[in-house]
Amino acid sequence: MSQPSRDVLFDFDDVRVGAILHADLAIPPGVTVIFGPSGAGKTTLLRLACAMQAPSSGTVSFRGEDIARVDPVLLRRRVTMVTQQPFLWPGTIADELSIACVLQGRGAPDRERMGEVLAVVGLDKDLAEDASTLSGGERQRVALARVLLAGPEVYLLDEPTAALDARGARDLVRRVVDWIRATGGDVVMVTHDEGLMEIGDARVAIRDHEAEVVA
Ligand SMILES: Nc1ncnc2c1ncn2[C@@H]1O[C@H](COP(=O)(O)OP(=O)(O)OP(=O)(O)O)[C@@H](O)[C@H]1O
Repeated sequence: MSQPSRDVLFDFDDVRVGAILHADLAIPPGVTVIFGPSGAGKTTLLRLACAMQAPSSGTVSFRGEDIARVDPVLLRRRVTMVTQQPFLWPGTIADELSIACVLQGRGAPDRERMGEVLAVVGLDKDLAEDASTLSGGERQRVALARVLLAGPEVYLLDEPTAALDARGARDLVRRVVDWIRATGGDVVMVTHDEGLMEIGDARVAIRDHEAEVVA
């Protein structure tokens, strides 16, 4: 195997998922945006990157290490995916924000820090409010706030704004990505929104079952 490169975050080495996806590419550190038509395999690419799905063939490496050899629990503390329909535990918004930090092996965040991330995701709600009564868009904002507090090395964001209206969504994604950049994290984000392409340092297109880095 070649030496790990500091310029590569994820290396997809001749990775195939059945006949639906072929990826032979390197994702650099920073912010990468993945786009392509519905059903192209964008979510699958994210799932491969955090070992939620194994490829049919080929190797996925994270910072030079074959992820099939890494303990999946430890990997997902470092590389965390926010899905389109995030799971929230029963409890208040404060509970929701605390639990991810506790699972990450940290203490619960203080209320000031919770308030800060709620402002980043634009959720104007009381921390004592029951999270189970929130709308789809509000749940997505809580899930984003939760991962910002947990602070993994890499954030895999799958259509983070699927449940939000387009205009507010772009501002939200920009604020979230700015926060992650400022804290030294990397992002790989799937989006349908062409208006968000420019926030990426790199772009990956999936066309005809082939994923490739594009200008
Ligand atoms: N191992 C596999 N074998 C065969 N088909 C698979 C496998 N894994 C995923 N698929 C299929 O590949 C397709 C791509 O799914 P995926 O969710 O990655 O697409 P997407 O680009 O994220 O779509 P959308 O934009 O609609 O969310 C789906 O039809 C999925 O069921």
